[in-house]
Parts: sequence; structure tokens; C-alpha cells
Amino acid sequence: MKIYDWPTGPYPARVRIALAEKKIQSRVEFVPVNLWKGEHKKADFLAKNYSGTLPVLEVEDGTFLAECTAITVYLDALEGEPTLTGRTAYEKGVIHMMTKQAEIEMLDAISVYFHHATPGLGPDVELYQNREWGLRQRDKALRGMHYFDSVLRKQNFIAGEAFSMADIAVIGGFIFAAIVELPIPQECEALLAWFARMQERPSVREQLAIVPPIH
Ligand SMILES: N[C@@H](CCC(=O)N[C@@H](CS)C(=O)NCC(=O)O)C(=O)O
Repeated sequence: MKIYDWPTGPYPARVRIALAEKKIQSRVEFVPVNLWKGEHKKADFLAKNYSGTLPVLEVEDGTFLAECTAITVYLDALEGEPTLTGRTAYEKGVIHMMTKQAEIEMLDAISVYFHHATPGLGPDVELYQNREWGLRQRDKALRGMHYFDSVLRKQNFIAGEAFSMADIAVIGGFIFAAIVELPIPQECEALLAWFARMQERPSVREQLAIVPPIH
């Protein structure tokens, strides 16, 4: 398998953490696509993923899977423990819901802030920016952090009582927050304590070692 990615990107980090959890990194060849040079918007990459985003998984038969959630579901079905996407119908549903909420309420919101209210990937890539929209999304992400804090006051992991793809999605949010220098509010004590626990996992520690420090 090949994974087209940019090693320090917050979304590719989700797939890298999933691979490390499943201990199947050796089955993958990583192919860097330079975001800062806009390589992800060039025709040959768009033929792999219409959305022009990373990561993209190329499976053995040469077909492509985009979207972190879809890629993680695929990898999880291959082999190995732990199970990241749930075993029972209910677990699968909750993990999917919380992963989607992690994207909508935190990770994607920070991404919009980055692309619209900061220099983002630079003028050659950021062809349209709307600062007001970006700032609104930053505030949405801050509200999202409080939401996940309230979730973690009642349970140990984002989707219940076991580590899952949903935890990885919120970790992606922490990584993106560090890149845009958006501090996690100190009053989000349960969220910060959860993140400290997440860093005890080798998969997470390994990924955090290559991204900006998280405060
Ligand atoms: N919904 C996508 C989002 C992926 C995404 O936004 N990836 C970033 C890399 S960290 C990207 O490609 N950004 C480039 C851009 O939006 O121009 C997913 O879950 O895979």
C-alpha cells in the first residue's frame, strides 16, 4: 500500500497514528506530497483525490481511498489490535458519530481558521480567503474543545470507555491547534487530562515528536 501524505500534517497524523496502533506501518510506503508547494492541487494528484487533500491511500490493486475516516475504517479491517472503529453495531455508530463531531466541531473548524484567517499555505495555494469566516471557525473550535471537555468529564475516551478512531480525530485537532498556536483553554481540565493520557501511547508520542510542541 502507499499513503500520499505530508508527515507533519494534522490529518495525515490521524492515519499515521492508526497505522502505529495496528502495528502495520511496515506494509505502507509513504509518498510525500508537498502542501506548501501546492502539489495537492495539481492534476495528477487531483486524479487520485478530487478534493485535493491529504492523506490518500493507494491500495494494492491501484485504487485510491481518500478521507481519514474511510482510510482508518479500511486499515482497521485488515488485521491487528486494537480495534479502532468498534465491534458492535452500537460501538461502530458512536465512534463514527464522535469522529464526525471531532471533525466538524474542532479539526475542520481549525482548518478553516488556518486557511482563511492566517497566511495558511501561502498566496500561491490560498487563492480565496475570508478572514471573518476563519475567525468564526476559530471560535467554533474553541466551543468544540469545551464540548469534548464535557464529554470527557463523564467518560474516559471520546467515544466511551475504549480508545478509538474518535480519540485519534481529536488528537488531530490538538496537532492543528498547535500549528495555528491556538491554546487549549486551561479550564478544559478533563480534555487536557485525557490528552496527557493519550501521550502515554507510543503511537501518539511518535507522531507528536515530529509536530510543533503542544501547550
Ligand atoms: N476531510 C479530509 C480533510 C483532509 C485535509 O484537509 N488535509 C489537509 C492536510 S493536513 C490538506 O490536504 N490541506 C490542504 C488544503 O486544504 O489545501 C480528511 O479527513 O482526510
